[in-house]
Amino acid sequence: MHGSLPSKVPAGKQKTWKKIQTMVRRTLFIVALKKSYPWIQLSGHSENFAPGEQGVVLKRLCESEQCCLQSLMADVLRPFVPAYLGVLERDGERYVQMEDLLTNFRSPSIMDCKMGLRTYLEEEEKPVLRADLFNKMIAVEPNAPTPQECARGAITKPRYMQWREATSSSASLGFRIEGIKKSDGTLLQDFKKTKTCKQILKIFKDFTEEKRCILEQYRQRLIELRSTLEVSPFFISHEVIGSSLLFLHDHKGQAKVWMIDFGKTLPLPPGQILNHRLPWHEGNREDGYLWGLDNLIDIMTEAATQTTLEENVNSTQAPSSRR
Ligand SMILES: Nc1ncnc2c1ncn2[C@@H]1O[C@H](COP(=O)(O)OP(=O)(O)OP(=O)(O)O)[C@@H](O)[C@H]1O
Ligand SMILES: O=P(O)(O)O[C@@H]1[C@H](O)[C@H](O)[C@@H](OP(=O)(O)O)[C@H](OP(=O)(O)O)[C@H]1O
Repeated sequence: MHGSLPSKVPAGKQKTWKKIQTMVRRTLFIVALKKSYPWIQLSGHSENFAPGEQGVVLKRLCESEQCCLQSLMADVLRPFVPAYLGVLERDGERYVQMEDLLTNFRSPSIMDCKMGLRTYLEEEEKPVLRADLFNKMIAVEPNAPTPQECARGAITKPRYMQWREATSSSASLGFRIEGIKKSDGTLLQDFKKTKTCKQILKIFKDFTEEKRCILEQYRQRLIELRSTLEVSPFFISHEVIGSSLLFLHDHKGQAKVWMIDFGKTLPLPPGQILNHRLPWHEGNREDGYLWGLDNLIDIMTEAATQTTLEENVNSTQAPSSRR
């Protein structure tokens, strides 16, 4: 057999060699398994990412995101963000290297929720007319553009972003679902008109297959995140726009949530702080992040409660149905 020892080797040594062979085989098997998981991107710009080493995500370098990740490594929020692993230059392009959050999950179910009631920066308010955004708007809501916008066949980015916020749950609940990938491979990205608590509740229950332990872990993790955000020096001194919460669970029963995407997270001028729950008006830089998280926790709690009640009803009904 390939790799077996010559018969002249004494029996004791053969035993040790066999142990080593088994260990090497097991290690290779684990490495092979770990390498076999695919890169899954639920939202955002595909050109922003490049294949990285095992366990590492390469995202095109954006200085504000790099600064945030660096600062977050020294903040109380560190357990809630991917580890920052430095900068890599490849083929003339610079990338931020960060921990791949999928690494320790097997065939995970994934959900991306974009946080905040405002998803664009005030300084993005440039009067540039864009036909691509007009076309994306009419694909979802043909009657959304005004007659003037229809005549131009173009709209500005703030107009598009505000329409996106109002059409989805960003403006009314302070967060929106961007995408879901279920463990069976189903990819769901059609959430642009998902707006009400009732719709979101149903999606959360479907995403978790109404597993109480998964819903409960998500709820606990979100509550921990909220208490950490409330005392974080980083969070109080930054405007957090367009950042997402990435939800991951698998059949082993593990479920976790992380903060990702800090491309539009900016430090405030020295001495200025944000409340993160106040409404936004021009110039106050409020993002509604914590307000959105409060609403998200309420809906997750409702999903966990409903699932618990349904389980209780089913368990009390079971004996009579057997009769
Ligand atoms: N550290 C990570 N580990 C695993 N998956 C990740 C990680 N970072 C990002 N992703 C995946 O990539 C997707 C897009 O990430 P991200 O929001 O950072 O991209 P983006 O191009 O900046 O998005 P946007 O255009 O909304 O600003 C996420 O929804 C997630 O599926
Ligand atoms: O979700 P949609 O409807 O596809 O809309 C996009 C989404 O809001 C992205 O967050 C935004 O990129 P940024 O977060 O980087 O601003 C992008 O702007 P863009 O077209 O200027 O890239 C929008 O087109």
